[in-house]
Amino acid sequence: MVRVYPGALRRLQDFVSIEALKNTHADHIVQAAVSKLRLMNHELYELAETFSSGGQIVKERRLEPDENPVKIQLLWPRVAGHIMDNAHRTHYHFFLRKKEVNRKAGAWFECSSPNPIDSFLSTFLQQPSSREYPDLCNLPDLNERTLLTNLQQRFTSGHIYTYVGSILIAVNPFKFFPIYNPKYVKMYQNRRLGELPPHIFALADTAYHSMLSERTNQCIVITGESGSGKTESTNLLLHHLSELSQKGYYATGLEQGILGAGPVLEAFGNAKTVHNNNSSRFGKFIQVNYKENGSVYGAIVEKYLLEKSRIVSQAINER
Ligand SMILES: Nc1ncnc2c1ncn2[C@@H]1O[C@H](COP(=O)(O)OP(=O)(O)OP(=O)(O)O)[C@@H](O)[C@H]1O
Repeated sequence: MVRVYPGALRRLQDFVSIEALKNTHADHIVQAAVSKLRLMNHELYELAETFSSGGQIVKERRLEPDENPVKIQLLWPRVAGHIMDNAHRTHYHFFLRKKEVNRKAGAWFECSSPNPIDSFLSTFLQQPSSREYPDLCNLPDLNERTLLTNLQQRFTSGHIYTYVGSILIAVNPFKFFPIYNPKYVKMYQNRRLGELPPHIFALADTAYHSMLSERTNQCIVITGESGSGKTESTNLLLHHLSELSQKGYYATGLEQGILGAGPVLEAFGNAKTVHNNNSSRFGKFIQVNYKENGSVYGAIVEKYLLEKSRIVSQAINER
């Protein structure tokens, strides 16, 4: 079996497996892969042998049409992958690439280091559903151990979000991931839940479009222990909702007003605790009101259960 990775040609497909013999030519494998990936005209494509380290392709070589990928594959050194961490793991792969006239086949060339945001996007989009389960409902054996192992494996690969049907689990990374920029806002617009890898924007998008199509109120409940990321998640949801509503004809600065209210409330109602440097010491219910055309016309924030007792006494190391 020869695994052919489509990379940027088919973002949501990890690889296709092609049955081949030792003397099968590269162009035959290209033909089979192109047909499995439902791409047009196999003559536009060729195979590239790539060498990657720590998840980045560092060099690659275009194969001549009459080379034998199976023989090449047998020469690749075997790596004891399980004892190395991701950052040091090296791999050889076959990628399907568009032919480039000025690219000489047969020679290795160094790949220029990609923009970190774009390279993160490609790792983000490659979440193979057969290994890591982006939706826990698809786990073949669902119990507490498999569920936690899957969440941990996804987290180690940098995937902090996981679905359980229409519920989203977010594991707080306590570090910034470049997955909230306008590229992601755009990518998640008008997509079915589950069509793309799990993301908080997908929830906001589903709620917004369900509101418009079903003409009923939508509700998102965010829950978790202190420091788990509820406030950040709320802000991300509001951010996406405000981006969506700005497509309305009568968009105003209201969206900015709603987003801007957060820090003011936090200034009064947040405090440092041992669990979280910026812990919300109150609960809140945010209601965003829309016009029929999908633009925002106002919002109401209701606060409840403010922890007033900390005004007169706080635990050690708290404020
Ligand atoms: N998606 C995220 N990406 C990166 N960092 C995050 C993310 N979510 C949360 N964090 C980090 O975790 C910290 C705690 O998150 P947050 O204040 O949202 O928790 P919380 O659940 O609202 O806590 P509390 O219940 O105490 O108010 C944030 O200050 C931020 O540093």
